Amino acid sequence: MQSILVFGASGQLGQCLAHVAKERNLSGLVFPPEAQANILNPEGLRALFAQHHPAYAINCAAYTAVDKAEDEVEIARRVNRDGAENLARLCAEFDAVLLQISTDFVFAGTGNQPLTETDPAEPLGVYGLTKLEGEQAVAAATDKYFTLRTSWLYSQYAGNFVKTMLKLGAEREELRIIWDQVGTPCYAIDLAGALLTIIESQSTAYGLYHYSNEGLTSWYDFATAIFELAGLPTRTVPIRTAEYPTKATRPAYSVMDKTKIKQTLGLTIPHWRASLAVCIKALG
Ligand SMILES: NC(=O)C1=CN([C@@H]2O[C@H](COP(=O)(O)OP(=O)(O)OC[C@H]3O[C@@H](n4cnc5c(N)ncnc54)[C@H](OP(=O)(O)O)[C@@H]3O)[C@@H](O)[C@H]2O)C=CC1
Ligand SMILES: Cc1cn([C@H]2C[C@H](O)[C@@H](COP(=O)(O)OP(=O)(O)O[C@H]3O[C@@H](C)C(=O)[C@@H](O)[C@H]3O)O2)c(=O)[nH]c1=O
Repeated sequence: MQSILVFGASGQLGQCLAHVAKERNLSGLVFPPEAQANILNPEGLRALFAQHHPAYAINCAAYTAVDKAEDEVEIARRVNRDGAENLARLCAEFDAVLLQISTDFVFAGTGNQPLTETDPAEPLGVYGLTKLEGEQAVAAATDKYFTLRTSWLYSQYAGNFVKTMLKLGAEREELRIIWDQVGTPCYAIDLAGALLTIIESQSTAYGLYHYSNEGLTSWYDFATAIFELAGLPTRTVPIRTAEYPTKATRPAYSVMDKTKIKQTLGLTIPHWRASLAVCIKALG
């Protein structure tokens, strides 16, 4: 198998890729340490590409602190836009395919119908804006890319909403959780599996795709399901967004339509609740 360079290997999705690659007994994935794989260092990246001549590069590296990004616009933009562009340029130069990851937060979320890849992206905050700029920079720099927008990513690895809920739930009797933000969780293990399936298929149907688990929910219902599945007695209280002020505004409705990825790439996608049960079990 030709090599696959993974960037952002220490993050949530990077670790999930290592997990799924091991499960599937896939060789060829290279997880360079961040010191050698800083996506803001084009010369270091060039050395990596020259050494490995990868067939694919997967960009899991990102600036993901949604609220902090409002105060750190420059660093968020450098990582989410310039870093993605650096990788896309090298992929074009070395004839590698880039798998780029983006987010539902590119949408304003003012509608109430599942969002397709052709719906207008109008980010509400710096994180979403810089991720959208990253999508655009990738599309401008190379033809051979798959950009997968995902949402509400969680897993047994790194930090995420599920792990935050389990921690807070063990400490408190009751949690107040927003119920007027609706979206779809995505188990990062499922996303990692989808990325590797795309690579294994050697598909050339390049472009922009939506990928999350099936179904939809609110953060409140998601948290309630987490406690049910984990067997925790924590009570959840539904609150409105206005009652939980945050620095960044989040989309109220960011459910994404996955028809394109299912039809074009033949992926089957589990329902969010089934995948959540798998994750809770893995967390023990
Ligand atoms: N988490 C979520 O809920 C969602 C995430 N996404 C997208 O999915 C992708 C994966 O997210 P996730 O794994 O959860 O994110 P994480 O924050 O867990 O991981 C991001 C990784 O990128 C690394 N990184 C940051 N800057 C650089 C750099 N300059 N060079 C190399 N690596 C760098 C981080 O390292 P360090 O920690 O050392 O800074 C970290 O290991 C991202 O594109 C994200 O935007 C989309 C929707 C939802
Ligand atoms: C901890 C907590 C959060 N919330 C709300 C705040 C927010 O609207 C929602 C989720 O909170 P978090 O801060 O964990 O998640 P957030 O950082 O907003 O998650 C986003 O991350 C980026 C990277 C993405 O790309 C998005 O798809 C999405 O997953 O839950 C509560 O209502 N009560 C609580 O006790």
